[in-house]
Amino acid sequence: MSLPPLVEPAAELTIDEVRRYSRHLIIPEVGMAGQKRLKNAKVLVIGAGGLGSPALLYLAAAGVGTLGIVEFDTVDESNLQRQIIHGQSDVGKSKAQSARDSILETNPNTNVVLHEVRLDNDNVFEIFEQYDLIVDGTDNFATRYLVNDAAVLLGKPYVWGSIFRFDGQVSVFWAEHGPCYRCLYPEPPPPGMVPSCAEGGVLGVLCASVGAAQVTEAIKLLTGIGDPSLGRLNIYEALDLNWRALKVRKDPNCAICGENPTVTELIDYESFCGAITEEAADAAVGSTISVKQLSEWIKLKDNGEKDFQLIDVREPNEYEINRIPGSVLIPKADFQTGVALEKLPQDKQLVFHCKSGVRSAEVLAIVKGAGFSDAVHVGGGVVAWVDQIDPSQPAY
Ligand SMILES: Nc1ncnc2c1ncn2[C@@H]1O[C@H](COP(=O)(O)OP(=O)(O)OP(=O)(O)O)[C@@H](O)[C@H]1O
Ligand SMILES: [Zn+2]
Repeated sequence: MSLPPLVEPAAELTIDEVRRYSRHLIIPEVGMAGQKRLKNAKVLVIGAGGLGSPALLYLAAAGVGTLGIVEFDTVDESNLQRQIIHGQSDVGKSKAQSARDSILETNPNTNVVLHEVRLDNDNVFEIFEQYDLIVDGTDNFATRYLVNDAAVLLGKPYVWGSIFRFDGQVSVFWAEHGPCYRCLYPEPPPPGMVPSCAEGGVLGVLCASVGAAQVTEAIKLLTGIGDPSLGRLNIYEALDLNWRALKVRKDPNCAICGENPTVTELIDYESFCGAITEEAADAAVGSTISVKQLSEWIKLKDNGEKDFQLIDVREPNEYEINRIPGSVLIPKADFQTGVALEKLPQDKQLVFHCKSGVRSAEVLAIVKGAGFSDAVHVGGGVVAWVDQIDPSQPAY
C-alpha cells in the first residue's frame, strides 16, 4: 500500500545542498521535491547502538534535516565491533554526543537534537511529539513495547528493527494504516527465552544490513516513494544473504490498536516484560551470594574449611572468554532437559553462576525443585566477578 509523503517539502535547497544531494536529485522519483521533503523531515532515532549507528549516519547523509537521538549510555569498547558511529577515542564518552560528532562530520547541515535520557513513560510523549517519524534501534523488549504503545497513542508511524546473531527483522508499524508491534507480537517472550545481544552475540555487519533497511523504509515514508513495509515483516538471514517477507495483519483483538483496546495508556513495561521468570526470582530469594562472598568461599575451600562445587551454566564459547577459578561448565540447557541433574555431586553445596545472574537463577529454580535445597547462585555473575574481583580477565 502506498501512502502520501509524511512531510511537506522545504521551501528550497541551497546551492551547496544541490551539489551534495545531486545523486539523489537525478533519481526521477526523488527529485527536488523528495530532497526538500527530507530536508524538512524530523526523525527520531532511539538508541545510538548497533542499529542506530548506521541508521543515524545514513539518515544524516541522505539529508534528513533534523535528527533526534535518544540515548543514555556511554561508549564501551565492546560496542566498536558494530557501532560504527563511535570510534576508539569515544570509549567512555556519551554515545549521544559521540554520535552527534560523527553526524556533523558526515553532514554539517544536520540539526542534531540530543535527548540524553533513558526513554521512559515520563518523557516518551514529550519527545515523540517533536518528530514526524521514529526509528527504533533499541535492544530490549520493555523499550520496544513502550515505543509501540506511545506511537499508537500518538498516531505516529515508526520503523522497527531487530538483530540477533546472523538474523534480522524490519517492519513499519502505524496503527492508523496497518498493524502495530503488538499485532505481530502480542506478548513479550518469556523472560530468559530470547537472549539479548549481550548474552547471545551479534554479527557486527548485520547491523549495517538491518539499519540500512530501516533507513530505506524511513526515506520511503518521508517522501512517499514506493510502498512502505506496513503489514510486512522483512526477515534477513545473513548466512543465506536472503531477505524474505511475511504478511502481518492488523489484529482486531490487539490490546492497543484493536477494536476493544484494553491498553489505553502506558503501562509498567519492566514488569510486563519481566527480566526474570517468577520461579527464578523466587528461587533466588535468600539464595544469592555476591562475588565478594564467592571469593571468600573460594579462599575457605582452598584452606579446606569449606566445600562446594561451582558450576558455570553459560555456553562453551563464553567459558573460553573468561571463567571463575574452580568452576565446571554445565550449560543451562542440560538442566532444562534434565541430563545435568544426574551429574551433580550429592554431597556438596552447589553454587551456580552465568554471565550476569539471569540464567543461573533459572537453573537454581530447577535444581531446588529437584531437591538441592541449599544451592545458591552468584548475583551479577562473571561480569561482576571481572569487574570487582579479577579485572585481569577480559570482559564481554
Ligand atoms: N530506553 C532506552 N532509552 C534510550 N536508549 C536506549 C533505551 N534502551 C536501549 N537503548 C540504547 O539502545 C542501544 C542498543 O544498542 P545495541 O543493541 O547495540 O546494545 P548495547 O547496549 O550497546 O550493547 P550490549 O547490549 O551488547 O552491551 C544502546 O546504545 C542502548 O543504550
Ligand atoms: Zn496492534
